[in-house]
Amino acid sequence: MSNTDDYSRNELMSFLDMKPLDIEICDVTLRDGEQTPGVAFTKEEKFDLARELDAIGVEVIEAGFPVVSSSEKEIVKEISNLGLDSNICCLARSVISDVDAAIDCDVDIVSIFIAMSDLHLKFKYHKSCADVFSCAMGAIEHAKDHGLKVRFAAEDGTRTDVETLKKAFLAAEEYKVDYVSIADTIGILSPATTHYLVSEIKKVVNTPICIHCHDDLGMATANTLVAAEAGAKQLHTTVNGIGERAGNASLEELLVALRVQHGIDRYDTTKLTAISGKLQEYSGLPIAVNKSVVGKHAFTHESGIHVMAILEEPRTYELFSPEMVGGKRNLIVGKHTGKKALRGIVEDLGYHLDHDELCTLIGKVKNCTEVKKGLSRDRLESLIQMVQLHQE
Ligand SMILES: CC(=O)SCCNC(=O)CCNC(=O)[C@H](O)C(C)(C)COP(=O)(O)OP(=O)(O)OC[C@H]1O[C@@H](n2cnc3c(N)ncnc32)[C@H](O)[C@@H]1OP(=O)(O)O
Ligand SMILES: O=C(O)CCC(=O)C(=O)O
Repeated sequence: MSNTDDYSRNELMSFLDMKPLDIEICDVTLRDGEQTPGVAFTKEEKFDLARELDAIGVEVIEAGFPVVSSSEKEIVKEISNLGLDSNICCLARSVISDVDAAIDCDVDIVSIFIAMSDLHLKFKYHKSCADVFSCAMGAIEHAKDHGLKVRFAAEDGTRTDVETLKKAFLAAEEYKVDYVSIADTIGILSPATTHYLVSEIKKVVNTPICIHCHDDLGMATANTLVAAEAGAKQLHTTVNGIGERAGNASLEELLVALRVQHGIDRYDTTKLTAISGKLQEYSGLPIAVNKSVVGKHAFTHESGIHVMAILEEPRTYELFSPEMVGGKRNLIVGKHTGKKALRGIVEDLGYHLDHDELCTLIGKVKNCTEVKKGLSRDRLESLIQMVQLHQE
């Protein structure tokens, strides 16, 4: 979509016998993301994030859970009526009044969820699987009768007996649901078990499958990608990977992974750094400097061997260009700087040093950064000037 040079593709993919992926993104930042402890977005923040997600090209935006509060319901309705290209979805329990709230909100899709794992049946609902399932089917029928698209989501689906899950999805298919969703609610999946589960469901169900991964083991993005490779259609993400506990699969990681691994370039990834910044501001949750794709260090380089190569060809040490994700390269000097790198940086600053001056400068740089972390541009310039004036 963007004209930026995206550098490397994973050529190893050509050795795998894999069909082109048929996927869409459902971003759940405004719903599951907002379930992050302590996070509550204002109406304006939600509108802004919805517009940004729409501009990126996300196909579905989960705008909220209307029964949470009257203002939540109002905001979901307003987002539905913003005129975005993205389809708008909201969450509902397997309760008729929750579905009515979704109907009132003018959403395109309602995600009706129910848990069928033994743990949830016993300790949360105190009901049999047949009982909760019949509530779910009643809610689905009600939504369908009112013309909504329906996602039937199996909460805690990854700790639910696989045969039970298959039967439930098959029965939901009879009600003409538009999607069935496997929710890895507590993040227990690994890539191998994700592949197994999605493949098993795909053997019996023709309805598009959704995958909703949590990051309790740090594998949410990997599992989501593997689910897509096993045939899942709708992939759930959040900006910066926020969400319950350790969060969800991160939008920025998944979009870049889809591009690098599968050549899917229809999403406007140049907007990812900006939306990540807004999300940090609105949620009050700063990301780690080493966060993939959008972290401060994603394109920051200090090591001499890396910087000398990057000065000639950035692809040597960058998987994709900063421009591709709306980021910026930053070459810094510190304990790990080498002479070639330093010469490049010095020349970029508009100075020219001869070999001896450069050797003197590198000594000063190493002295300054042995114990202190990093060296500001101003400090570097004053060191360069000292060297030029032959000052100690
Ligand atoms: C995996 C997920 O992310 S699930 C979504 C989690 N998100 C949230 O919980 C959003 C914030 N929640 C809330 O604001 C509130 O809990 C509300 C508005 C949803 C419900 O509030 P309350 O009416 O006060 O109910 P409360 O939270 O005490 O209990 C939840 C009720 O929903 C029931 N319930 C939970 N999930 C489902 C479901 N999928 N289908 C039907 N009923 C359900 C529970 O069994 C319980 O029923 P009970 O009151 O008969 O015991
Ligand atoms: O599968 C879904 O669509 C949502 C379920 C969910 O939020 C969860 O179980 O964590």
